[in-house]
Amino acid sequence: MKNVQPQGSHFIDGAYVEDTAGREIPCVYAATGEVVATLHSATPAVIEQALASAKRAQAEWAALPPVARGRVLRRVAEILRERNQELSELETIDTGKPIQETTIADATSGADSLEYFGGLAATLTGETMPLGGDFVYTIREPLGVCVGIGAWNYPTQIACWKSAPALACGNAMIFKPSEVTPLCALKLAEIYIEAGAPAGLFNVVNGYGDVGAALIGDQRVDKVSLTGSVPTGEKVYAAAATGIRHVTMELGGKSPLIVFEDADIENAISAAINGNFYSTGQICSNGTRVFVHEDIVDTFTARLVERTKTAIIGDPMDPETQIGPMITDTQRQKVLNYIRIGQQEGATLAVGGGCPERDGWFIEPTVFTGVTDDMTIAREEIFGPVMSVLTFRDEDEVIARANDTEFGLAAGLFTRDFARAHRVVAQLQAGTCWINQYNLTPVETPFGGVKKSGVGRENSKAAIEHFSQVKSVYVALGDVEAAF
Ligand SMILES: NC(=O)c1ccc[n+]([C@@H]2O[C@H](COP(=O)([O-])OP(=O)(O)OC[C@H]3O[C@@H](n4cnc5c(N)ncnc54)[C@H](O)[C@@H]3O)[C@@H](O)[C@H]2O)c1
Repeated sequence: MKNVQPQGSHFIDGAYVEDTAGREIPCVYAATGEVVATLHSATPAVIEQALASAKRAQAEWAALPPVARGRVLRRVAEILRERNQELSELETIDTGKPIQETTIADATSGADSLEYFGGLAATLTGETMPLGGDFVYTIREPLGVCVGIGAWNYPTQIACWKSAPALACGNAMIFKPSEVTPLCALKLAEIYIEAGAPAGLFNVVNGYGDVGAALIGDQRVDKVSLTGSVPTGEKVYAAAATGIRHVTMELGGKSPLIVFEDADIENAISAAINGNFYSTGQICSNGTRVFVHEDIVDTFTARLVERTKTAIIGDPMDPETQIGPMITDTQRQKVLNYIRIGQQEGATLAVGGGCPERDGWFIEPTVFTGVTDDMTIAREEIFGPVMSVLTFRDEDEVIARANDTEFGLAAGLFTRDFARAHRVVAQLQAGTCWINQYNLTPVETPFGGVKKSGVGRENSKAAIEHFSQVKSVYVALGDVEAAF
């Protein structure tokens, strides 16, 4: 294993910072259980340094012409692409995800975001409202210092998806990665400096949940954007409310994937595989409740099981590997417990369910059939490679059942009947819907949830609304009338 120990646990004001007084953060390679680096959770002194430098850098950055800000972001995108192989290897070490995934979905997705928002930076203008003499113009202004808090499944992508729109709007960002994947965002911070961003504009502060809470609680912070679970979202939202801070919440899901009787079955199976087993099932928008029309469920299940058995599980650094380990042993135990509950509650284990005999936190891709709506595995977010196949008879019934959840992140459907596709999509309670596809989230598209899956949107022009605010300026050309 190559040396991935960073020069310091945090990256603040353009340089690595260390304070060994903070609680240790062991960085474990999930494929072997080996500790590959040891970092330290931020102390109050480190947090103070990050906040002070971000505040300073934000003023400097916001004063630049927008086109100059955009140029820096686009340079970051270029560097991310030039170093994709190296960054992908680090992402694989940080998360355990197979290298065949990280080379196409992490630094490259981050680069798309920086390229997109770098291009948009100079287009963020206000409006003029003529009032028949007087007029109003608006100015789109940055919020100030934004805090980004990340989950562990996409450490590079999440840091880019949050920082690119934030910085394009003229904000600074302090990013706190998940404590189980602390490495990748530090590299991004290095790259921002190399691309010409002012020191302090993008700081990375590593630490546990208490570090995130300390950041949000500071009065210099104007916005928090969290990617994490619903329980954490509730805490972070409440903390942000204390200071009336802006929030974006990208939270969990239990999304439906509906396969109608006229669907292209092989494509629908491909989507179910991508939407349940990519990143070993550790994706928020996964379509974990697969509703299959009862006329085709036997054909669908037989092929699904056949194809799932061919999945290559193994060393994530091997380009042939398709399924890597879970992020931690704790997460693996949580998923295995759900598999046990699924069996106890009467679902049929069609394939998988076990752990391959090797080091690391591996679990086989698992499919349950005969799942009913009330079963725990159909209601709770598992965040692992466990698919539930449910059956349905008619359209209204499946829409009602698909919506019968507290979550609303995403939904997908497969049908050749486009009238039906649009009719059903219009009724699904989800932030993103796919017709004859699943889990593609290009930067041009808004991404986010409804119901408990979140508030706000990432990516696309919609993200600008969540990282900027509008000032209205009323301009009077005549006299001022008053009653007396
Ligand atoms: N909607 C999305 O875009 C999206 C994307 C990826 C993951 N997720 C969700 O993330 C979850 C898995 O990730 P996780 O286990 O890392 O989530 P988590 O909620 O346990 O942690 C997320 C982050 O919040 C921090 N945190 C914890 N308590 C905090 C507090 N009180 N104040 C401030 N920060 C705090 C953690 O340290 C971590 O950095 C799943 O629910 C998944 O669906 C959502």
